[in-house]
This record gives sequence, structure tokens and C-alpha cells, in this order.
Amino acid sequence: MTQKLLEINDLRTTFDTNSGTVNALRGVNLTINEGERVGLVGESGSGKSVTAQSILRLVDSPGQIVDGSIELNGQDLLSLSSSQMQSVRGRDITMIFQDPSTSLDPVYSIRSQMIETIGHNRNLSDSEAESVAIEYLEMVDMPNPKRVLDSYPHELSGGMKQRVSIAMALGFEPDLIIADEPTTALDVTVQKKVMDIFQNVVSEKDLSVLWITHNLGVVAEFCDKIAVIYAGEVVEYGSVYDIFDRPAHPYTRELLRTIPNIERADEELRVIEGTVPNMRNPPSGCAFHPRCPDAEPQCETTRPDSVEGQEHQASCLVHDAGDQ
Ligand SMILES: Nc1ncnc2c1ncn2[C@@H]1O[C@H](COP(=O)(O)OP(=O)(O)OP(=O)(O)O)[C@@H](O)[C@H]1O
Ligand code: NI
Repeated sequence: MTQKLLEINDLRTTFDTNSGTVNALRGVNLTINEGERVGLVGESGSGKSVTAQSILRLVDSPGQIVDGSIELNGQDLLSLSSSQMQSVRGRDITMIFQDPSTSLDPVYSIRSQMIETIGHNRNLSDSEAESVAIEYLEMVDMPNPKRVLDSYPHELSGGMKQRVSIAMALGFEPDLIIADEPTTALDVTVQKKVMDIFQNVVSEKDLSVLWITHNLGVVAEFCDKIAVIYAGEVVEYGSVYDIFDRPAHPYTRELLRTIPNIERADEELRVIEGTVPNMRNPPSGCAFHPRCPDAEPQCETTRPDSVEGQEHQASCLVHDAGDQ
């Protein structure tokens, strides 16, 4: 039986700014089953990070969740008190950020940070927490974990720091890991290595992951399911096979064309024409219509049905995921 781990329904998050309200999320639906790896993919500004922040209830000021529900194992996270939510963040869901400095405090040694966070969240003694820290540092292929524990963040390279923050996040043994572009700040060779390490640990421990990226290529080998997000809405959802072999939404098709391909290395890097919409005033109808090669007159006025559920679906008036 597939067990639902996280279920997001009609999530709406806005930022009230001096120059108007930014409608960052305009009804996001997304389900992650236990043990599943789901990729959330879209261009810059599409709402990926705000989705992650909303799940953790860490939306930056002046943002707020204005509607919808987020359930973890059937419990509505939006109804929890802030102290209950804090324990969810320490125990049930952890996040790995793009910049490892975000999760590491420069003032404390790696030992005290790992022992403090792992020990506190899992109710372990210092020596038990230290063994867990070493176990996970070994798991992320960290050379000489004991020496790393004695270091301070500034003594480690970017790749090493990111491995420490991955080990720390995994050391919580959370139900769900949210990884927001965790390798983009690293150089390309290190990116590949950290990605491989993370994949190995995730498979070994059978973890559930929400992997956030702007690059569809990255999620292809790692994820089971893909949700494509555009202008604060999931516009297509499906298995990796559905998305790569039978993409239905024109935006997904455009995203697929932007994946660098070794065979076309001599060609210019493809980009999607036009710009991402201003979320203070998103386009009418289907938000993608101004950039869409297949748009019809109705797309300007009618909003397509949202993607819901866990089958292959696209939010498009012209193409249906069942068409091909
Ligand atoms: N603190 C904020 N104040 C105002 N608007 C914000 C704030 N944070 C995010 N937004 C807006 O919310 C929308 C979604 O942003 P988000 O950071 O989720 O994009 P993203 O998909 O993560 O992009 P990237 O790939 O660049 O990280 C954007 O229009 C962004 O400008
Ligand atoms: Ni982001």
C-alpha cells in the first residue's frame, strides 16, 4: 500500500509589499508518498522555494499562507502551534539549503552543532549523538570524520560544508527531506559527487525527498515523480517517464528543450522565450499563455483546471495528459 506522507491542497502564499501583493503560490497541489522522491521543477521565481518555506512554515516576512492545507501523516501543519511546528522541523521534516552556511553557525565547532541538533531532536546523550554524527559523516564519504568534528565551518571547503549539512539533516532521520538546489553553490565536479552521495544515502535509507531544482535534467535519474511549477501553480505532474516521454504541458516541453545535451554541444544553450510573469499581476487565463507556442484564444480568458491527485495530469486547455 502506498502511504501518503505529505499532502498539499490549494496552497496560497502571498507577500504584501509596498508595491502590491505578490501572489507567489496560487493554489499548489502536491502529494508525496512514503519513500518517494519528488522533483519540483520550474524557472526562477516560479514558487519553488516559497513552497518549501510554506511546508516548514518559515515563509519570509512579509509573506503569509492565506489559504489551503498541508498535511503530514494526516496532521494539518497549518493548525499546529509554533512550538509544535518547531518540533516538526527538528524531527519530521528537515531542509538542506543551497548555501550550506545557512545551516551552519560559524561560531561553533561542527561537533557541538551536530551533537546539539541531533542529540536534542532525537533525545540522545552527547556520546550517542556523536556516534550518530560520525556514522552519517562516514555515510556522506567524509574523510576523517573525527577531525571534521573538531573543525569550524570556515576551515572546511564548500563541498565539505555541504556534506556536513547533509549529514546533519540525515542524522535527524526525518520522515521527509526537502532539498532546495543543494548543489548549485558548489563547483561542477563537486556537485556531481555530492549528488551521488546524497542519492546513495537516500536509496540506502529509503528516504522521502522533495528535490527542488530549475534543472529537469538533474531530477531525471534521481526522482520517481516530477511536479512542474509555473507562476505559483503545479502545471504538470507525473512519473519521470510521463514527464520525459509524454510531456503534455507546453511549458514542460519547453523546459525539456533547455536541458543541455552533449550531442548538441555546438548549439547555443536553449532558453524559453519571454520572461516569467510578474506575480503582482499574473496573466489572465492560463498564466503561461503569453509565452506558449500552442496558445489558443480561450487560453487568454479561461483558467485551466488545476492538477490534482497522483496520475499524470497537465493544467492545459489545449493538451491533455491522456492524449498521446
Ligand atoms: N520575501 C519576499 N518578498 C516579496 N516577494 C517574494 C519574497 N520571497 C519570494 N517572493 C516572490 O515569490 C515568487 C516565488 O519566489 P521563489 O523564491 O519561490 O522562486 P523560486 O522558484 O524558488 O526561484 P529560484 O529558482 O530563483 O530560487 C517570486 O515572484 C518572488 O519574487
Ligand atoms: Ni528558490
